[in-house]
Formats: sequence, C-alpha cells, structure tokens
Amino acid sequence: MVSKEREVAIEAVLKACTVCQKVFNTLVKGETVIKQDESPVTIGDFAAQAIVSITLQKHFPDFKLVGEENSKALKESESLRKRVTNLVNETLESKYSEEEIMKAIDRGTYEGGSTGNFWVIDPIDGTMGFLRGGQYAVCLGYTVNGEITLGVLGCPNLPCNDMDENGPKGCLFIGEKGLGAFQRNFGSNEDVKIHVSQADTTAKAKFCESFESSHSSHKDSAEIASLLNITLPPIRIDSQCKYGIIARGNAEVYLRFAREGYIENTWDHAAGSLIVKEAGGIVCDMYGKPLDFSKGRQLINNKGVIATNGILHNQVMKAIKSVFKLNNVLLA
Ligand SMILES: Nc1ncnc2c1ncn2[C@@H]1O[C@H](COP(=O)(O)O)[C@@H](OP(=O)(O)O)[C@H]1O
Ligand SMILES: [Mg+2]
Ligand SMILES: [Mg+2]
Ligand SMILES: [Mg+2]
Repeated sequence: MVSKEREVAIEAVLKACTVCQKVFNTLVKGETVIKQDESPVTIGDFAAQAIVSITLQKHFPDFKLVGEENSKALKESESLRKRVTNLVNETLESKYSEEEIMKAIDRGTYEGGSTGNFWVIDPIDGTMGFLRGGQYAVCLGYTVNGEITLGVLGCPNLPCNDMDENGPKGCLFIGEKGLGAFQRNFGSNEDVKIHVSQADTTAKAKFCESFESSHSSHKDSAEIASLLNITLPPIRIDSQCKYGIIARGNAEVYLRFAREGYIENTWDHAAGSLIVKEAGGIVCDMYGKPLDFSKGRQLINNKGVIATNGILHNQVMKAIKSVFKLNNVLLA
C-alpha cells in the first residue's frame, strides 16, 4: 500500500518545483539576497519552503519540520515578503496572509534529533545551479526515530533519460525504506523502479561531484580518481541530483570533500542518501561511517560524503584511505 506520507511528499515537492520554475523564468538579478552564510537565496527558496510546509500542514497538522530557510529576511524586507506571498498564493488553491506564510516557513526551525517523526526540507538545493540555469533539486525527507524512511527529490532541469540533454527534462526520485527507489517523470503518474549501475571495474566508472569547487575539493577527488584508474572526466552538477544519477546508474561514485571544519546539513543529504540506498547503493562518510541523521540539524558525527553503487565501494574507500592517509576506514 502506498503511504500517505509518500503521496503528500510528492504533492508538496511537485508544487514547490512549479514555483521554482516560475521564479527562474521571471528572476531578475536584484532579487537575490545574501544570507549570513553568504549563500545566495532567492524568493524561490522561501516560496518553495512555504509551499511544502503548508502542504504538509494540511495533511499532518502536528508535523515537525527541519528546514534550511527561515523568515528573517522576509521580516526585514516588505518587497521580498510581498513577492513571496504573491508567488505562494498564485501556486496554491487557497490564499494565505504574509503572516501565515512566514509562520509556515518558520515551522522549519525544528531542531530534529533521535526520537519521533519529522520532515527535512531543502526547498532549493543547489541554489548556485538554480541561478546558473543548471541543476537544482527540491529535497524532502521524512525521519522516524533518527532514521530517514522516505525521500523525494524534485529535479526540474534533470534529463529524464540518462544524461540526454536533448530529451525531456524534469523528474522525481522517490525512495521509501525497504520498498526500493523509483523515478517518476514530470507530467506522468508512472513510477519506474531504478537501480544503481552494475559496473564492477573502476577503470570504466563515472564519478560525480559538486559543480562548485568550494563545496567539494576537485583536487582531492581527481587524486582518488587517478588512483582508481578512472579515466572519464567527472560529472560536475549541483545539488542532490547527484544522488539521483547514482541511484539510476548514470554514475557509480559520488565524492564530497568539504573544506576542513565544514559540517554538512541534514537537508543536503536526507532524501538523496535514502534514494541511493534503496536503489542498491551505499552512502557513508569519508571514514566509511553511515550518515547519522539523529544528531540534530547537522551531520555532526560525519565528515565528507561518499555514495557508490556498492560493487565498487571498498575499492573507493581504500583509495580515500590512501589519499587522505587515514588510519581507520570502515569497509562494507
Ligand atoms: N563550503 C561549503 N562546503 C560544502 N557544502 C557547502 C558549502 N557551502 C554551502 N554548502 C552546501 O552545499 C549545498 C549545495 O551542494 P552542491 O555543491 O552539491 O550543489 C548548498 O545547499 P543550498 O544550495 O541548498 O544552499 C549548501 O548547503
Ligand atoms: Mg542555501
Ligand atoms: Mg542544500
Ligand atoms: Mg537550499
């Protein structure tokens, strides 16, 4: 039986994707504000988080939400507030006040943890890609007692068929614990089961990483790729679309090595990591430890993120151990 959470998550992510596409088509440069962490955030991020929050609230009135965004910038800017309010109201069936929309966004301030049920939303993951016209994803995860049990990624600019840039674009990835991973193309109701690549030699493997070298060291990944005899150039795309392409077998390895001291956010990995696991892959940190979503809003117990098709996992982990000169790396 299809769970209510799954149905609602798909509805929420699709509506949020609609608003993102609309914002991209009408975005003017001046509407990007810089948050304290200096990542760009657009009216799209706020509107998408509001839409997901309102949709969850409609079906699950007591829901809890760990979300990337909050309403601080909206409280400080009337024009931003009005733009976001208009966008939300143009997308949803009912009309909401500015106050209601800011409250919906601020449902996302939940601290997370190891008990109970809560949702995790990154309304636009890959904001840099979004602004560039590249890849981005609306990412919604559901957590039960510290473990991700449902993940939905909405990828409006991702080719539906392999990486065919000339074919149709826009797809969802859906993963449910124990039930597998699926792709549903925008405009379709058909969920197609997906599986990681069965490639078993690193020399023919494809790896992916962040487009932005400030998010993940391209130098370190190149060294690892060289040690593994990977000859194909890296696939550099923004956002959790990387998890999607691992899950459906377009690449075998995803490497992410942030700068020293950077702690990853749960919303950047919740949905995507479950989808890869449900597609038969393995996701862990650079020490081979599983990502621990039970410690609050960030992955404080982890460093780096690695996803593989499983078959090549131990070879990749051994290369990481060697390049970073680590003493202890867990193998699968
Ligand atoms: N210095 C840094 N190192 C690693 N990740 C970073 C970073 N600065 C920002 N990020 C995170 O990287 C995410 C994008 O990942 P990717 O590089 O795979 O596209 C951003 O998500 P948002 O775009 O939602 O802010 C942000 O949370
Ligand atoms: Mg951000
Ligand atoms: Mg993100
Ligand atoms: Mg984001």
